[in-house]
Amino acid sequence: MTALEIKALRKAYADDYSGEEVTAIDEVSFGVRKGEFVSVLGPSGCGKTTVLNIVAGFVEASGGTVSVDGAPVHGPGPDRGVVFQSHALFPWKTVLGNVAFGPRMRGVPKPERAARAREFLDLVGLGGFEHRYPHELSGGMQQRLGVARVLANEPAVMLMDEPFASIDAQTRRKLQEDLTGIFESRRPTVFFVTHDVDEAVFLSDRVVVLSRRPSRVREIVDVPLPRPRRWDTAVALPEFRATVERVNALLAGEGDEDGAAEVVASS
Ligand SMILES: Nc1ncnc2c1ncn2[C@@H]1O[C@H](COP(=O)(O)OP(=O)(O)OP(=O)(O)O)[C@@H](O)[C@H]1O
Repeated sequence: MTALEIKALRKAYADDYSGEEVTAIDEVSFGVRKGEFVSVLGPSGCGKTTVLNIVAGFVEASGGTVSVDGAPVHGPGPDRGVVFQSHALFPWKTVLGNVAFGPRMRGVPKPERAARAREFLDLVGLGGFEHRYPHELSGGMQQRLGVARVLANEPAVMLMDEPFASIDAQTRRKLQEDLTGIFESRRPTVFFVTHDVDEAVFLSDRVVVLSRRPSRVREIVDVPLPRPRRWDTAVALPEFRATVERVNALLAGEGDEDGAAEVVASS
């Protein structure tokens, strides 16, 4: 069953300097099935975040449609939960309060929402930190809290915009592995934007490769890696290398310096 359907999506912005219309994305179409992890990759500035922001309902499309569980999207809604690159947390609320906020807004009774918040905090490895405040957590822990907060709302689609981009490389590997574990146990539907080819392949069931602006879907690459996944075993699989090479080839095929060169090269 398709959870998220993007059809012929188009977005044109007015250029800040010239005022001329610039087409960022043009006729982008793809779907994400229920319980599937799909990443979107493309040259820098091709419109990945624009697609995510339209799906989130933060930005209005110039054309095309987005629907979640068959219902058209016309603005933000609780059916879509967003994990941002910077931690959009409530600094005045405790860790528990941050996670319980969504269920509270949806009218979940207090004992139940505290239990649910604890369940998701345990899931992301923040059990025992319930009464801390966001500023008392490391960047990686804040990002885990962002994930727990979205998961506790049980959205139809979880949207993640480069959530690990500002985290150091070693912590990032651990967070990616933990996110995979969470995905494998809870099977949320995930739409993930990244610059990192290895990250996209490691996490995803499919990778949508966008072309340079005005971007279109260049190819949707299946990731034939078994689950559960761990970094040490995944990177040793020929399928991992082959998929990374395929995605890199698609990106390199763009043939322009300010495009493919900005994508994180795989080792
Ligand atoms: N609010 C805006 N007004 C004008 N132009 C915009 C706006 N937002 C995005 N753009 C332009 O649309 C294009 C796509 O931007 P977007 O941020 O979606 O790309 P991206 O692929 O996510 O970029 P990056 O790889 O740098 O994260 C860029 O050329 C950008 O300058």
